[in-house]
Formats: sequence, C-alpha cells, structure tokens
Amino acid sequence: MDGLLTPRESAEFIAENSRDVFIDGVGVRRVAELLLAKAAGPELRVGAWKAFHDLNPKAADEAAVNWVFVTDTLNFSFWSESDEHKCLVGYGGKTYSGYWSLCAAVNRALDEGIPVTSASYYATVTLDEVRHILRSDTDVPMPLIEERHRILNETGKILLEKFEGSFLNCVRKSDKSAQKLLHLVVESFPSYRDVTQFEGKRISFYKRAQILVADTWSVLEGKGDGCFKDISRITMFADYRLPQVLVYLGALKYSDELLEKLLKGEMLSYGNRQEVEIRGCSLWCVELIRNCLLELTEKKGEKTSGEINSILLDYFLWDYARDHREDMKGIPFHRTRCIYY
Ligand SMILES: Nc1nc2c(c(CN[C@H]3C=C[C@H](O)[C@@H]3O)cn2[C@@H]2O[C@H](COP(=O)(O)O)[C@@H](O)[C@H]2O)c(=O)[nH]1
Repeated sequence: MDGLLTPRESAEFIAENSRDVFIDGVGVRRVAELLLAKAAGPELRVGAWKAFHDLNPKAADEAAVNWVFVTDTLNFSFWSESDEHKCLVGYGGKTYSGYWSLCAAVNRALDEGIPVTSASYYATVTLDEVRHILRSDTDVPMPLIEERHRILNETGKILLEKFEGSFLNCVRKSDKSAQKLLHLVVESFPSYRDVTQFEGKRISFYKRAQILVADTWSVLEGKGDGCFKDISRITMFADYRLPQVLVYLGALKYSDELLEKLLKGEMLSYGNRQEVEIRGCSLWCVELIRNCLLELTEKKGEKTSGEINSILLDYFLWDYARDHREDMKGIPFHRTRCIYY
C-alpha cells in the first residue's frame, strides 16, 4: 500500500474514481450562492460556535477545552434505527437528540457534580457509571455505550500519561499549527484513527480529529492557544449528516442502485466502497463549494467577516441540516455503525 493520503488528497482521489456518488457542478454553485448571502453574516464566523449553541461552553479556559475533548472523543454514531424511537436527553427545559443529546448529558453530569470532563475520572469510570451519565429519557439508550466506555478509559489513561490529564497541554505542543495538532491527536489516541483504503490506496478522513481541532479553535475563539496559523487546511468533517444535506441541496447525487439501498435502510460497513465514496465525495464537494464561494465573494466584492474556511462551511451546513430535518425526510442518510463518525 502507498503512503497515507491526507483527507483532502483522499477526497480528490475518491471523487475521481467514484462509481456511485457524483458531485453536481450546478448544485455546487447553487450552494455557494446560498452561502454567499450569509458571507458577511453572524453564522459564518468563529463566534457562531458559542453564539448559536446553548450547550457549548461560553468560557475559553482549560475546563472548556477539556469539555470539547471529552465531547469530541464521544462524538459518533447517534443515529437510531427508527427516528420515532431514539435516545433523548432533557436538559435546561429542552429535549435534545443526536449529537446534542451527548452535550446535554455531559452538562447534566457536570451539574450533578460528576467530573465527566476530567481525565482522572473517565480513565477509570465504570460501564455502569457511563450508562448513568449518558442515560436517555426514553427506553432507547445512546448507541455503542460499551464502545464509549472503552474509549473513555483508553483516552483518559493516555491523556494522563502523555499530557498530564489536560488536552490544553496537547494543544500547547502543536506550535499553533492545526495540522500538527491533528497529527498529535491521531498518533496519541487510537480511537481517532479514521483511516481505511480505497482502490489500493491508504486514505484518511480523520473526522473526529478534524472536528476536535475545529472545536478547539472555536472554544478558544481563534485566539491565544487557539490561534492556529493554518486552520484553513482543516477540511469539512465526513459524517453522515453532511452527505444528506448536500444531496438535499443538489450538490451531491447517488446512483439509483445506491439510493435504493439507502432508502431501504441497508447498513454500509465502515470502509465499504460505497461508504467511502459517500464520505470522500462529500468532503470534495465542500472543497469545491468553498472554492466557488471564494470566487463569488471576490467577483462581487462581498465583505466577509474574516477568512471563510471549510470548518465554517461545514458548521453552517450541519446546522442547516439540523434546522431542515423535516424537509430532508425524503433524503436518506447512510447507516454505518462505527466509532469514527
Ligand atoms: N460534519 C459535521 N458533523 C458533525 C458536527 C457535529 C456537531 N459539531 C458542531 C455543531 C454545532 C457546534 O458548532 C459543534 O461544534 C456533530 N457531527 C456529526 O453529526 C452526526 C450527528 O448528527 P445528528 O444525528 O443529526 O445529531 C455524527 O456523525 C456527529 O459526529 C458538525 O459540526 N459537522
């Protein structure tokens, strides 16, 4: 096998060789125009991470960075067999599902005096304690609870051994480089190694490692330890929601065979050719949307609130998918059960 391709190189290679997933140039431009209208707005800026999301920490201190680390360590696989029966967590008078149910559970635990963001706690937390911390208000538990427990113990032990128990120490070893932090994370923490192969090449998506770097940049408001000079090299995060919204917006298309399979709710295993094509083409699609948006902003002389990178586009599209859940009901998301996204 050749050397490991970066997520961006992987995505370009996959898009060039994809058989069941296609990028639609007209759709790409349409999404870029949708985003152009928001370019100078409050959404497409690093401050949106705190301003638009109640559950995210408002502080920019070490505790907030460790909140991001434990949350992104568990940031995977929230989808349920049926949308009518899923894990829900009530917090602060609201009910949360999916990724937000995890954040609500973390904040609920902290309110209950459980130090769930402290490595010294989760390095030895028991399965029963994790079940209690992540408990659902419905009879449907959060998926992969056993894996979440194993990963908490594994990750907590490594954070204690290598970084004195605080992710901020890991950030401070990255020389304010997003790429260095990304590689430090995947080298240190096995559960972040989102790598597979496609057409004989070793490819990487690093979805949770990239979103960890992005969320660290966001929680630190792009300042101080979070002032990464190369933050724009981070790509979108190849999860199961972005492909769904890109298909809904017409920027991504599936072959009839793949669409039929997804509509039937068939599972795709991690590393399966079609699963890799969905993730890789989504990532490349967002890169093309970003290029088109940058061209449009230059042509129109649009003012933007700082550089618009793939992180901000991803966050916007992910929030858009969340806000248009009903409209997107007819578009299937792909079902892969794994610890990587
Ligand atoms: N591409 C991308 N994927 C993201 C996120 C997030 C949340 N992060 C930011 C969002 C707001 C704050 O700004 C957070 O920073 C979660 N996910 C993924 O989605 C899936 C869960 O979906 P649902 O079942 O609908 O909750 C699961 O794979 C989860 O890993 C993102 O931003 N981008």
